Amino acid sequence: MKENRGRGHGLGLMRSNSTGSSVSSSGGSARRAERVQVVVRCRPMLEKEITEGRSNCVVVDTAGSTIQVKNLKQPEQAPKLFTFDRTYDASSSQRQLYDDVAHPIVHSVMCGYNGTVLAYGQTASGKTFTMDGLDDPPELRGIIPQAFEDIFSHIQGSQSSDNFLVRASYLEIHNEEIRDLLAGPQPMTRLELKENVEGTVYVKNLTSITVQSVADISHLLTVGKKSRSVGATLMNQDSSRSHSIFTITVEASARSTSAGTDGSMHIRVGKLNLVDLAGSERLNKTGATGDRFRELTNINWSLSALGNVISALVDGKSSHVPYRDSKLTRLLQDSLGGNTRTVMIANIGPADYNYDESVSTLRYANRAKSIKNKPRINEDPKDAILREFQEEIARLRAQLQESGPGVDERIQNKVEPMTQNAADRELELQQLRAKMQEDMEHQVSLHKSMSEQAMACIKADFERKAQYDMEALKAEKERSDEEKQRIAKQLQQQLMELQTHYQALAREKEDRDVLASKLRALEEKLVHGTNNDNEKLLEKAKQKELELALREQQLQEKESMDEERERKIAELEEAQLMAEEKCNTMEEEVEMKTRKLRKLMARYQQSKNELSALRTELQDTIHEFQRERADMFLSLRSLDQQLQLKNFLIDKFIPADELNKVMRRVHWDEENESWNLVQNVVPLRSVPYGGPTRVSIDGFTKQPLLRPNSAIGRSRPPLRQPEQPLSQSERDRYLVDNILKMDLEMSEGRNPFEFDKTRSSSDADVEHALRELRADDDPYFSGYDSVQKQPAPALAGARPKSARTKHHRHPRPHTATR
Ligand SMILES: Nc1ncnc2c1ncn2[C@@H]1O[C@H](COP(=O)(O)OP(=O)(O)OP(=O)(O)O)[C@@H](O)[C@H]1O
Repeated sequence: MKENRGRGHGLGLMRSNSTGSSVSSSGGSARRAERVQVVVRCRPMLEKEITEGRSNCVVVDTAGSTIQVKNLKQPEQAPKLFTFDRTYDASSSQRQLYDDVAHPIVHSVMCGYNGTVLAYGQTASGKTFTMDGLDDPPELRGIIPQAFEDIFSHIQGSQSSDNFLVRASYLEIHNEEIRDLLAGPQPMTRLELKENVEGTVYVKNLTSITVQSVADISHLLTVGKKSRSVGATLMNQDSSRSHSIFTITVEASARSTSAGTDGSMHIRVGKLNLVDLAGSERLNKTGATGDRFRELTNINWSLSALGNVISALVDGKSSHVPYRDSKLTRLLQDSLGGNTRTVMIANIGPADYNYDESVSTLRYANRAKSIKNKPRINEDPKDAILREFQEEIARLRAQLQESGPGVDERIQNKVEPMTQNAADRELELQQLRAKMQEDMEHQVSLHKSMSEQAMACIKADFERKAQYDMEALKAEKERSDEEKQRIAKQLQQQLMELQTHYQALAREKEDRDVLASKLRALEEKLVHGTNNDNEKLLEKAKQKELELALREQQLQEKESMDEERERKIAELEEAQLMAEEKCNTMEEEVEMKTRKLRKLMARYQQSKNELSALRTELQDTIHEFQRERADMFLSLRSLDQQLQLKNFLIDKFIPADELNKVMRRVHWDEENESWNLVQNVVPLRSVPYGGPTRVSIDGFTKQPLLRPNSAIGRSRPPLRQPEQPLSQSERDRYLVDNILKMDLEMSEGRNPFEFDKTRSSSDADVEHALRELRADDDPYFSGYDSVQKQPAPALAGARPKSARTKHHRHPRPHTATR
C-alpha cells in the first residue's frame, strides 16, 4: 500500500485532486439522463423486539417490488403501499443484494463511470449491516467488502496489457465536521471542503492510499472503522453517529479496440462512493442530552438538508438546489442530480413501534426515485495519476537503458587490458632469460671436445662474450628495471584511475539501483490483468458471472412469460368486447351497457379510493411535518437555553467595551463557514463629524462604522447596533407568532418557506430573531456560525441562500447595550 497524501477528493464524476480540477470527458459516452435507482430492504425482527412482543407491520412483495406498511394502532386505515425498483424482505441475503444492486454500479465504475451506493434509514434499520456487514461468516459480508473482491476480480480478468491504479479514501462527517478516517494515529483533523472554478467540490488534504489487493483495501476499511464515531442509542448499541463515505478510485489504461479507433492507449477513471448515512431519530423519542443531543441535531439537520435537495431536484420548478446547506449534500452533489450512477438503499425495520419512521423513510425514498442523473465515462482526464505513473516509468526505463552496459561489465573491461599488459612484459623477460641460458648451454656442449689452447681461447672469447653479454644483460636489466618501474608507475596510475573510475561507476550503479527501485515501486503500485495472488478471485468472478447470467436469463424468461400472459389476457378481453359489440338484440345491448356501467362504477370507486388515499397521505404528511416541527422546536428551545447561558456569561463577565471591540472585528468567512477575528482597524483620513481618527470595520457589513447624519435640529441617531435585546418572552412570542403565521399561510395555500423580497423589515426581524435563537454551544463566537447551520422548525433547509446571507448581516440585538 502506498500513501498519497495531499490529493483532493471529490465525490461524483468531476474527479478532483489537490487543485480540484475536473476531468475532461473527451471521448466519453453521450450523456443520457438516468434515474436514481431506489431499493428497499426490510430487516428481520431484532431479538429485543421479539422479547418485547412487537408486531410486524410490514409486508414485502419481492416479486412485485412493492412494500406495504400497516398502522396497527388504526386498523381501519388502509395500509400504505409503495413501489420501488426492487424490494428485499428479511430473508434476502447479502449476496443477493450485492448482485442485484451494487454489482452493476461496480461494473460501471470499472468502465470509467462514477457510482454511488447510499444506505439511508432510521437508526438500527440495518444500514451498516447492509454496507459493511459482518466479517464472519463470509456470507454476511456487506456491500463494501464484496465490492473490493469484485473490483480485483475484474482487474484479474482483464487483459494483461491493461494497467490499473486503485486508490481508497475514507471519511466521516461528524457534527458537520469532515474527519479523515485514514489519517493514522495522529489526531484527526477537521478537513475543509473546497470548490474549484468549475464548481467541483473536493476535500482538501484527504488521505488517499494506493492499494494492490483485496487484503490491502480490506485493511484500510478495518483501520478506518476503528476511528468511526459510534455510540449507544436506545435502539442500537453500536449506532453510527456520523455519515461515512468510503471512496474507491479506479484508474484503468487500456488500448482502444473498437472500430474506427486508432488503437492508442486510453485512461478511464471511475469513482465508487459507498455511503453509510447516520440513522435518523426523533429527538423527543430518544431523550438525548449533551453530546448525543448535539450529534442528533446535526444528523437530523443534514438528513433534512438531504431531503430538501431531493425535493428541489424532483420539483422541476425549483431553480435552486440547496446543496450548500450541509457538508453531506455538498459532498453528494454529483451523486444526486449530477453525473454519477446512483443507487439508494432505504432500510427499514418491521416492528410496529417504528411505523412512523418506516413510512417517513419510504416517502423519502419514494421522492428520490424521480431524481435524474447524467452519468458519463471519464475518459483521458488531464490529471489522471496513472498517466503520471506511466510517464515516469517510461522515463526511468529510458534512463536505465541510456546508461549502457552493466557497471560490473564495464569495470571488467577496464581492468583486463591493464593486467594483460603487465603479464605480457613479465613473460617477455622470462623468455629472454630462458633463451640466454639455452645459448650458454649450447656453447658449452659444442666446445667440450676441443684442445686446451683452443679451449682457453674459446674460454677467453666466451668470457669476453659473457662479459659483453653480462653488460648487455645488465644494461638490459637496468632498462628492464626502469621499464618495470615505469610499468609499476603506470600500473599505480592506472590503479588510481581505476579506483576513481570504479567509484564513479559505483555511484552510477547506486543511481541505477535507485532508479530501478523507483521503477519497481511505481510498477508495484499498478495492478495488472494477471496477478497470481488473485487467481482464486478470477475463478470466483467467472462463477459469479455465470450465476448472474443464469439469473438474468431466468428473469428474462419470467418477464417474457408475464408479457405473454398479459398479451393473451388483453386479446381475450378484446375478443370479448368485440363479441359484445356484435350482439344486436336489445337484451344483449342492455346487458352490455350494464356491464359497461359496472366497469365505470368500479373505475369511479377506484378513483374515489385513490382520492381518499391521497387525502390520508396529505394528512399523514401534515402530521409528519407537525412532528418534525415539534422536534425542531424542542431543539430550538434547548439551543436557546444554551444561547441564554452564553449571553448571561457575556453580560456578567465581559465588559461592554471589550465586547464591542471584538464585535467590530469579527467577520464571517464564507468559504470556511466560520467566524474569524480580523485586525481591520484602518485609519480614517477625514471624518466629517470630527470623530475618532481610527474607524472599525463592521463584522457584518464589512463597512467602516460611521454614525448616520442627523436631521437639522435633532440629535444624531444612535449607531445601527444599539437595538434592544430580546427578552425570553419576546423570543418565545416571535417563535409562536411565526409558527402561527406559517400555519395561516399554509392554510391559504401559500408557501411559507419561500423568501419574499417584498416582506417588511419586521418580517426580516422575526426571521433574524429566529436565527438568533438557533445558536448552539460552540465556543465563544462560533455561536454565530451555528446561526447558519441550525435548522429552524419551519425554515429547515427550505430557506433560500439569498435570504440567509441577506438577513444574516444584522448584528445581534443584545450586543448594543453593552
Ligand atoms: N438484514 C439483516 N439481517 C440480520 N440482522 C440485521 C439485518 N439488518 C440489520 N441487522 C441487525 O440489526 C442491528 C442494527 O443494524 P445496524 O447497526 O446495521 O443499523 P444501522 O441502521 O446502521 O443503525 P445506526 O444508524 O444506528 O448506525 C444489528 O445488530 C444488525 O446485525
